[in-house]
Amino acid sequence: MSFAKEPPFAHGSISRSAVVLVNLGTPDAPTRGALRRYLREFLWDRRVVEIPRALWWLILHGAILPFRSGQSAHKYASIWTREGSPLKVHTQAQARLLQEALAERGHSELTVAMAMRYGSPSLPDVLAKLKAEGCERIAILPAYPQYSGTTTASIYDAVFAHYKNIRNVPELRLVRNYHEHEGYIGALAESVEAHWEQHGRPDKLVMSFHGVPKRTLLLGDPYHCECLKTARLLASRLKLGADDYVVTFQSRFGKAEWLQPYTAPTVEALARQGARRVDVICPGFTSDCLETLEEIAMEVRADFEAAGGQEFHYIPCLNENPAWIAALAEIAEQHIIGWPTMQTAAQRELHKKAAEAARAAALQLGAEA
Ligand SMILES: C=CC1=C(C)c2cc3[nH]c(cc4nc(cc5[nH]c(cc1n2)c(C)c5CCC(=O)O)C(CCC(=O)O)=C4C)c(C)c3C=C
Ligand SMILES: [Fe+2]
Ligand SMILES: [Fe+2]
Repeated sequence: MSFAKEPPFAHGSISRSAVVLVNLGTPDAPTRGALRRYLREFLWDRRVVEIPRALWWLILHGAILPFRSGQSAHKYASIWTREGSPLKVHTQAQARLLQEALAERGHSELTVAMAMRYGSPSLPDVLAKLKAEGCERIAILPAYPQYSGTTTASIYDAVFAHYKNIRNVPELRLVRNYHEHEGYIGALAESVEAHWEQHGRPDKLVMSFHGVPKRTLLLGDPYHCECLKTARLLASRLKLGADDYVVTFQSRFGKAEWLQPYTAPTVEALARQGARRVDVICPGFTSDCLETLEEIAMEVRADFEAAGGQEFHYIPCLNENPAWIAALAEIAEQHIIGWPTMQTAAQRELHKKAAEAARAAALQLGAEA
């Protein structure tokens, strides 16, 4: 095995720092072919499906991909926007706003990029581009507030796999979780309060998190615990009593038992028990996506109404919410401590002089014209 070709080493070259916001990934188009490619990469990850490889290959290629690709493409088509998949559109906007927020905090010499664990822009492509731009310090910021081996650690795997073939590896920092970060909890609480100010309060607030197989909890994955902690902190910020809210898990995949209680049956039971209105928020998703816009805001809404419920409110994800962008900037800042991301006074003076000279030259040109 040989290592990837390095740019020639040059003394005195400027080294930059970067933050990479990494989300799960999404298909390139709401079509069967694009879904097949996306699901094949996603579901072949041994962090995501822990079944012996040979057996899983047969199930994946024989039963899952041929059927699920078409079904999922149809679901994606129902949420697709002119700009593309909501997950990607929001993650791109968050990265741009995060760059601006960090620059406002003085980190003008910091690059913020966005990458996807599955699909595009791929993590290896983004890391290679940052290297070409001279980034020697990289902080990986997963878009998941709660750590799970199935998601966060899978991003770490992809980062390590990429650098395995690189000779000159940058300094790396990995964000693990921020499920109890004050800024994150505060942004969630603000968005619920804003919704309630406009629409009044529900009989029950449902906090729905993406599920994982129950087995992963029993084998030591802290995800379940971190979801419950987020829910407790959010409930406490909203001053909710134990009867005012319920924590549920959605998006079950396959036949095994996943974390319980499941979202859809819980919401149906609430309607049957006489709840007139439920509000659902998905605090584990930082961007709206298929699992929130289709599964919750369409499917679960229909289940609630079919069971006799009157009013179903879906409270959107944090997306580009300014309080959330400020929280992201704080989280990033806590992980780039000590890195030279700000201009020194001498550099600032140099830039100021260059800008003044450019302005004077433009004025001179204008006067001569
Ligand atoms: C928020 C954290 C997530 C965890 C934990 C997670 C675990 C997990 N997911 C699957 C299977 C699927 N998930 C799918 C979509 C999807 N999952 C997350 C997030 C988490 N998944 C998001 C944000 C999305 C939406 C992506 C988008 O493009 O909008 C899908 C694909 C959609 C479909 O075909 O239904 C699958 C499949 C497993 C097996 C798992 C843990 C073991
Ligand atoms: Fe998922
Ligand atoms: Fe789903």
